Amino acid sequence: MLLTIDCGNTNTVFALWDGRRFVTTWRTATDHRRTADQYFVWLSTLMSLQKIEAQVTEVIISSTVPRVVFNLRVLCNRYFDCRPLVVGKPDCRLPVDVRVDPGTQVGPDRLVNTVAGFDRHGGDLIVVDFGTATTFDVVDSDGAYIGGVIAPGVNLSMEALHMAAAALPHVDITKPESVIGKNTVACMQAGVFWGYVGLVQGICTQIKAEHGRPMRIIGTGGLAPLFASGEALFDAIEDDLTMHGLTVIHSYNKDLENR
Ligand SMILES: Nc1ncnc2c1ncn2[C@@H]1O[C@H](COP(=O)(O)OP(=O)(O)OP(=O)(O)O)[C@@H](O)[C@H]1O
Ligand SMILES: CC(C)(CO)[C@@H](O)C(=O)NCCC(=O)O
Ligand SMILES: [K+]
Repeated sequence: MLLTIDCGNTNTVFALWDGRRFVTTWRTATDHRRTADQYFVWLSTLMSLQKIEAQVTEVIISSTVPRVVFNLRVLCNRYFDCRPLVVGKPDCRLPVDVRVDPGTQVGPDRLVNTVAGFDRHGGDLIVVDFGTATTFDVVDSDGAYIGGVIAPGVNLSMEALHMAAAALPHVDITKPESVIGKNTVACMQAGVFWGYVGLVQGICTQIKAEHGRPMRIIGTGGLAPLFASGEALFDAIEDDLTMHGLTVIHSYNKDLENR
């Protein structure tokens, strides 16, 4: 079975792919100090609790945190007896072009989202991912990644207000009833929620104008559904976009290997 690992700056998601569907998904906080042994104890405990008996034989990793890759590689070598594919490394080929400034290191999660978006929806897309950062990945007609936008993440913006202003509490994001807040918490939620609605609308409008062709907008990441509620921001929302992209890249590399 294939183990897909999506390591973001805040959370790392592990999923098991049986070739047709994801059998299960597990999430943990990203911590570069976690060792291969710790990952394995955690993974095997969850597998036995869920009575999953499958053997992991292959692994593909996307990591926006370079330091965690070392321990994940050790996990694969020691416990799964395999060499993982790591998105962004030269031996992991992509089914799409990457057309950016020479020498630019594109975040692997953005490459994976591009591949997944193109696989499911074809070209001319904007993929909006609400993770630690809010990213916009622009997918050309032929599926190429041609750049995008990196904005602060929603939770990061909320936290920045709290950290920098003595009188502003820690607040969780929700959709406020109105834009005019009648208390501090409501004011902060309105600022961040309606601020991001405007940010997404504004940036997508400008990208479309610059791209010069009709485009579809795909939302992903934990907060995409919140932003979609009531607002017509996205043409589609996909909670498993990054994981899907990992399976597409994995099978593309398998096919190349077997040629
Ligand atoms: N089902 C959900 N409902 C509400 N909020 C959610 C849900 N799932 C995730 N979130 C919140 O959305 C945020 C974004 O989740 P997501 O997994 O896309 O990114 P992340 O893990 O924060 O970032 P990264 O991928 O960069 O590590 C999370 O911080 C989490 O608090
Ligand atoms: C922007 C993030 C943090 C989003 O996860 C990640 O994709 C990243 O670290 N990117 C590197 C720079 C770039 O993508 O252009
Ligand atoms: K993510």
